[in-house]
Amino acid sequence: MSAIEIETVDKSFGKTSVLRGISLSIRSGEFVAVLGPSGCGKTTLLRALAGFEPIDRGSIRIGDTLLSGKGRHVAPEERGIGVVFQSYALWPHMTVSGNVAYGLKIKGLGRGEREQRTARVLETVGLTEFAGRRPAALSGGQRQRVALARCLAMDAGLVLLDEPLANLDVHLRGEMEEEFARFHKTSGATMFYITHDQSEALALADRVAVMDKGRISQFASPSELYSQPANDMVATFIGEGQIAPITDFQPDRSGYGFARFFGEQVRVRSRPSAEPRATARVAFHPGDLKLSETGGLGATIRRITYRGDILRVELSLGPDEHTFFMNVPAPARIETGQRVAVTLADGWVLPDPKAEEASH
Ligand SMILES: Nc1ncnc2c1ncn2[C@@H]1O[C@H](COP(=O)(O)OP(=O)(O)OP(=O)(O)O)[C@@H](O)[C@H]1O
Repeated sequence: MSAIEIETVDKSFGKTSVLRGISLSIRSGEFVAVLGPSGCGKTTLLRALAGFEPIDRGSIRIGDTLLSGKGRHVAPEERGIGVVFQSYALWPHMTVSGNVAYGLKIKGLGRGEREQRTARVLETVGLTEFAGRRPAALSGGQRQRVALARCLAMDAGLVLLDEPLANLDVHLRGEMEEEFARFHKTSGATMFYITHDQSEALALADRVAVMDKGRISQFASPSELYSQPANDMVATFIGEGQIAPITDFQPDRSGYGFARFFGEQVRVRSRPSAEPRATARVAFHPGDLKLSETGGLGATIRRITYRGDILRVELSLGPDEHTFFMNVPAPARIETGQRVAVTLADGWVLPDPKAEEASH
C-alpha cells in the first residue's frame, strides 16, 4: 500500500468555500483521524479522497497514481478504496456473506475464491456464525464489522471511515474502537477516520488532523496535540484546554523557560526556537492547576462538580477574576466560596503568530 499525498486541495459549493488549501501526507499503513467541529469540512474531504466529490484545485495521489487533480478524476470504484459509513450501507436483502461476497462477484472472481475469501474475512472480524443472517438481525456493532469485512475482502489498502461509531451506544463504542485497532493491525491497511469525538480520535490514531473552517489547524500525534498545540483553536479544542496571558516570558532554548502567571513565577514549556517576549499566552489543561499548601496564587472556588475520581473545580483567578477549571483528586476538603492557593504545574507557551507568519 502506498502513501497518500493530498496537496493544496480547494473545494467550494457555490460561494461556500469548504476545503481551503488542504495538504496532508499520510504514510502507508498509518491510522489517521480527522477531527473537527461540525461543518468544518471533514466529510467533504473524505468524499474527495473517495472520489465522490471532484476537487476545484490541488491534487490527491496514492503512491504514484494521480486520483484527482489536473483535469483528472478517477471514479470511486477504480480507486481501490474501502468506505465504511455510519449508516453501514449494507444490502438489506442479502445475508452477511452475500454482502461481503457481492463486491468480489462484481470484480469477476469465481465462486470458489469468493466463498473462500468471504469465509476468511468473516473469521477475521469474528462473524463466522452470523454468515447466514440478514443485516436487520444484527446489532449496530455487528453491521459495522460486516462493512469492515467488505473492505478486507476487497483488499482495500485504504479504508475511509465516516463517523462509524456515531449510531452506537457508549458500551459498543468502546468495543468497536478495539475492533478498529485490531482491524488496522491485522490488515495493515491505511485508515482515514473522520470523527468529531476527540476521545475516539486520540485513542485510535497514530496522527490526528485537526480541522477548522476548511483548513488543517495541526496534524500531529495525539500527545503532541495535547501537550504542544500549534494555535488557540487546537489548544482549546483538545482536552478541555484553557489559555491564559503570561508576562516576562524567558525561554532558555532547551524547550523550557520561565514566565509570570498572574504575577507568580512559573516554569513553562515552549518551542526551543521561541524568543523572549514581554507578553505571551500559555495553554494548559485542568489537571495542570494544583492546589498548593505552601503559597501560590490566590483563587476563589466558584463551583465544584463531582466527576467520580476527580472534582472539577471552577476558579476565579487574578485581579480580573478570570475563570479557569482545575481537576482535584477526589475526595478533597474544599467548598464553594473558599479562598485557596494554586500553582500552574505545566503549561505550553503558544507560538507567536507574528513569528510564524514571518517564517513562512
Ligand atoms: N453538496 C453540498 N452542497 C452545498 N454545501 C455543502 C454540500 N456538502 C457539504 N456542504 C457544506 O459544506 C460544509 C462542510 O460540510 P461537511 O459535511 O464536509 O462538514 P463536516 O465537518 O463533515 O460536518 P459534520 O461533522 O456536521 O458532519 C457545510 O457548511 C455544509 O453545509
